[in-house]
Amino acid sequence: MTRPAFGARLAAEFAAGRHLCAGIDPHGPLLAGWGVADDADGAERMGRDVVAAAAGVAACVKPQIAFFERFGAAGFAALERVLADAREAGLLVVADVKRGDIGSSFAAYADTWLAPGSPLEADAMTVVAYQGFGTLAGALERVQRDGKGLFVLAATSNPEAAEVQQARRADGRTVAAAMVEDAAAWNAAHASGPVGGVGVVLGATLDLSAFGIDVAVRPDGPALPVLAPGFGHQGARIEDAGRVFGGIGHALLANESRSILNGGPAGLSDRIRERAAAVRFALSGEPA
Ligand SMILES: O=C(O)c1cc(=O)[nH]c(=O)n1[C@@H]1O[C@H](COP(=O)(O)O)[C@@H](O)[C@H]1O
Repeated sequence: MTRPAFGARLAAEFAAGRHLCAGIDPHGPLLAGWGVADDADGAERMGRDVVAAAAGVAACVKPQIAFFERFGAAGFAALERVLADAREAGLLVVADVKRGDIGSSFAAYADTWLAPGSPLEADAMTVVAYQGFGTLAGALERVQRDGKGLFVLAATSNPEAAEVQQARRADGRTVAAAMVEDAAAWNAAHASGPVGGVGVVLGATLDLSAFGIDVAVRPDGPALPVLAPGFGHQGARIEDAGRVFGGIGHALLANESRSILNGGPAGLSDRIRERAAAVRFALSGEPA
């Protein structure tokens, strides 16, 4: 491994006061506002503009793969160029791919998104562990061996999530709380630095206590990275990030996508700077 591990790189971002994750979600209507076609070239333009504006300001970018995948091979080629730009800019990339499968197939997804030298290599990926936390083994190996990162869906921001994620397992834990505890336990057993390589996704729109997650309780061991979408367009206010995430908020990546992208390339840098300063202030009380 030539680069510091994902957890160490995240720790450096947090130490520099960077907690914003700028989403790259090339929705058709947003591309119209960009003055480009709803095609792979348009998605690439938006992605590369976001990378340029986010470098040194946001902690990471999060391309949502579905918006590239819909253009087939051309979409993947476009995404490869966006990823290359981000690497060059030194920006962390969370590939929002939400992959999950039986372990043997899941390992191939981990190879795609996390293997060093893969055309689609990112620093971290979003994963789904509803087939059992153990199915993530192939990716957990990449976290340990290659210094990559994972974000396991735990309590997602969409209103339909409650029926599954608030359900109680045979061991009495909610599905969401078990994802958080399993991720924290993995970090406690394997991580060497102050921030673990395995994080969770917790929607910013939620009352996390309804999912059995007590944000006042800091998990033992290395900090648990939390990727929090739901700010901006979905209604959560980034200014409330400290209150919503409490004791687990110190390793927070606050994501906004449409609220940053809406408005096109004009003013993009200002919007990213403004959101980055807002989340920094919300979490630390320190102005940018
Ligand atoms: O894993 C995610 O990123 C994710 C999890 C979740 O619970 N909710 C959620 O909105 N997301 C993603 O976060 C982004 C939110 O976009 P905006 O609502 O436009 O800010 C989208 O790319 C979603 O796919």
